[in-house]
Amino acid sequence: MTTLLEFQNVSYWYKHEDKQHDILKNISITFDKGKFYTIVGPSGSGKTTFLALASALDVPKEGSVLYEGKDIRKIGLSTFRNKYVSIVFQSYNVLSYMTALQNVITAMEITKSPIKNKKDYALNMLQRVGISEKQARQKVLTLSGGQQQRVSIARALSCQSDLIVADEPTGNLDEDTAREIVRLLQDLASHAGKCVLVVTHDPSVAEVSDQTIRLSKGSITITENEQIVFV
Ligand SMILES: Nc1ncnc2c1ncn2[C@@H]1O[C@H](COP(=O)(O)OP(=O)(O)OP(=O)(O)O)[C@@H](O)[C@H]1O
Repeated sequence: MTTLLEFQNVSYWYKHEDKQHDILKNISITFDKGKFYTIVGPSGSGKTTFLALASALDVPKEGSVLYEGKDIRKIGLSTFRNKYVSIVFQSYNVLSYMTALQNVITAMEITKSPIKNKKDYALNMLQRVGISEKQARQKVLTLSGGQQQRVSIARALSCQSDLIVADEPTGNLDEDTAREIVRLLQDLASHAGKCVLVVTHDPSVAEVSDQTIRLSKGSITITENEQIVFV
């Protein structure tokens, strides 16, 4: 396995009324290509903060996040976000003035996808996450929150980046679509060789990942999971 992303002695805290609240304390961990990771923990334990650091939406207060051995601050945070990582955060980065289809195609173009017929590929991906062709041709703004979430998932699934991070990607989806999304995420890791990091509250999603990282009081515990295929 090749290490794609590495947290090296990462600490993060917030200051409130001059008091420091530690969220992550001196965390070191590596993430490999071809693996599906879930991040779990109680509310407020720092899961979203963890993903924000992994996707260069924020930087550690101490320590470093390395991508292919290089500090992401050196790569440049916006370059990193545009080229190297696909982010599925609720309502993050869906371009509301474009149609769902244009959103997916644009992401494929930005990440230099070699796929020739981008339109058909994008439509197929949108269909797999439950967006019909008619909805795909609507402006994203006219879709519901859950549908916008699906568009951002289809976008992440279609682009070329090796790293995919998602915050509760199945949170507000119906059971069947949620299942399909988890299957796609599993597939992206095991077949397409991507490194997939997902925050979830759902134990059935954590169960089918390769490794679960549990956050608690600033520290992490890592569990290797049995290989279960989500059906
Ligand atoms: N900008 C901020 N300023 C101050 N405190 C913050 C800020 N953002 C988050 N926090 C605090 O940091 C802690 C960790 O937040 P985070 O959102 O990472 O947790 P989480 O595990 O994702 O929680 P949840 O499961 O509820 O989404 C929480 O106590 C939160 O209140």
